[in-house]
Amino acid sequence: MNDAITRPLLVAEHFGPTLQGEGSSAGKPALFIRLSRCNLSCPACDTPYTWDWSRFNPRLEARKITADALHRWAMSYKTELVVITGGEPLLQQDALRPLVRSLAIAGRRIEIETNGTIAPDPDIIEYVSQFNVSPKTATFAGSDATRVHRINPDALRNFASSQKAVFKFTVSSAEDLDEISLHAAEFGLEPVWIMPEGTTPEVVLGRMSWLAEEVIKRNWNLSGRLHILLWGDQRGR
Ligand SMILES: Nc1nc2[nH]cc(C(=O)O)c2c(=O)[nH]1
Ligand code: SF4
Ligand SMILES: [Mg+2]
Repeated sequence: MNDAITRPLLVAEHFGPTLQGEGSSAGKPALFIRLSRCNLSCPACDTPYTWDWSRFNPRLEARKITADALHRWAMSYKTELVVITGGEPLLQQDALRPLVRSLAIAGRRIEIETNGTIAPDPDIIEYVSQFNVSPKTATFAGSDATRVHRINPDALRNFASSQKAVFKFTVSSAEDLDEISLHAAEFGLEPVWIMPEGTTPEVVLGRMSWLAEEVIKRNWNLSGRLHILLWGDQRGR
């Protein structure tokens, strides 16, 4: 076994099989590997236990697990789709590279959920099936994050040119939609998916109903949050 695959990743949780709840693969059975740490600090983040050490204890919320152990765990299921999320998983792309490669070679489909601020390297692009890139709007990222923090033009253009990216924006207010149009035009982001912010079925459905008309008008795509509709804000689903 080569060295690289024994290098540990900092993992918040790994779970499944469940269903991919978001974006263009929603409804597919999937395993999830959630990496710890994030480079943003969005007030409405639904996974603060990956980064907010004023509320969570990093010694309890993050464990070092080798790529080899994660590979063996994923291969113990016949589930084709493996979603790597966070936090921001590309903060650990050096340690992630051997895992993505070994799972892809074993026939698994890998999706990476990312906030789009860190450009993926060529090896990651080669072995990943799809990047679900979620750039953060001003409303979502909060006043601490300047545009410089949350929007990285080089990284976004890199994702757009990979031909493997789907751009999934989380929306809580109508103002977000104009900002999203500007980003999409400036960086060539396509396809655009719009997903309601919300961690209860009521909020998700309520926002989806007014978003639907706006999305149709702009020729975008609408995503639900299937796991929230089915199981609420339960961890590990
Ligand atoms: N079922 C399910 N689908 C998801 N899609 C993206 C998720 C995420 O937290 O990034 C997620 C999640 O946490 N659960
Ligand atoms: S980028 Fe994602 S994981 Fe990071 S703080 Fe924002 S919502 Fe949470
Ligand atoms: Mg989630």
